Amino acid sequence: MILMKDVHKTYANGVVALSGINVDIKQGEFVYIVGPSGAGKSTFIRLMFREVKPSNGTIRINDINVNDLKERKVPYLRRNIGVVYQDFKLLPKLSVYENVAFALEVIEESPAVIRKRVMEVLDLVGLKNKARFLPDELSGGEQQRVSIARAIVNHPKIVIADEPTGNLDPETSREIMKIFEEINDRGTTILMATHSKEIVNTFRKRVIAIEDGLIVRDEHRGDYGYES
Ligand SMILES: Nc1ncnc2c1ncn2[C@@H]1O[C@H](COP(=O)(O)OP(=O)(O)OP(=O)(O)O)[C@@H](O)[C@H]1O
Repeated sequence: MILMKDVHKTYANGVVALSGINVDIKQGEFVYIVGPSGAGKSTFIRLMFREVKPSNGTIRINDINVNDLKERKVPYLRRNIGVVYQDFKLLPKLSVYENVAFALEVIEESPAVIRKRVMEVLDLVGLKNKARFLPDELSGGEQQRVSIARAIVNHPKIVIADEPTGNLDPETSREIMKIFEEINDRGTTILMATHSKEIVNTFRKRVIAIEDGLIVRDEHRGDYGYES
């Protein structure tokens, strides 16, 4: 489902972020991406939804060859991938409901489908009763739940999360992890870059460690492997 062969990435300023990545991730896996700051984790996950283009190598997501994808086809790739960020990236003037609905409005779903799907995902993340709230009326954990709801409302096959618990306290982080596990249990592939030793060692999954642009470890039910 996600296949990378000998992928390199050198940014325009000459920084080598990835220098020969080979990976095969199957549908339904839950994978942590760990490693020191600047190791290339964000670059690695951004390659998958073409926020970053590889300098060399092959990337395939399902049947899509990400390298050769024409710019106008990139939105089709992104429909298969939900993205969750550390800082939530919610639209501040839109309600919880509207933030989640927006993802379906841009692909012109019918109002009836939008209403049904939005309420379903808000129920899944436990925020049905706060549908009319604005983002700044919510706690950090609740805001992250909204951004997860937005990421999955289109039923993507893959959810990519870049440090999703980075701004949350340990208890809230565990609650967010349980939501990710529930999404994974429904068959969605999850890729999560994280610096959280506690999360990785508590919720055991496949661990891919990146250092200096290379995969140095790839273990099923692995541990965090760094001090903090
Ligand atoms: N847009 C960019 N232009 C130039 N260099 C970049 C760009 N984005 C990242 N880099 C560099 O590429 C390297 C890898 O960065 P990346 O963000 O992938 O690391 P990371 O492992 O996600 O780090 P962190 O854990 O701190 O988020 C770093 O040296 C970084 O400075």
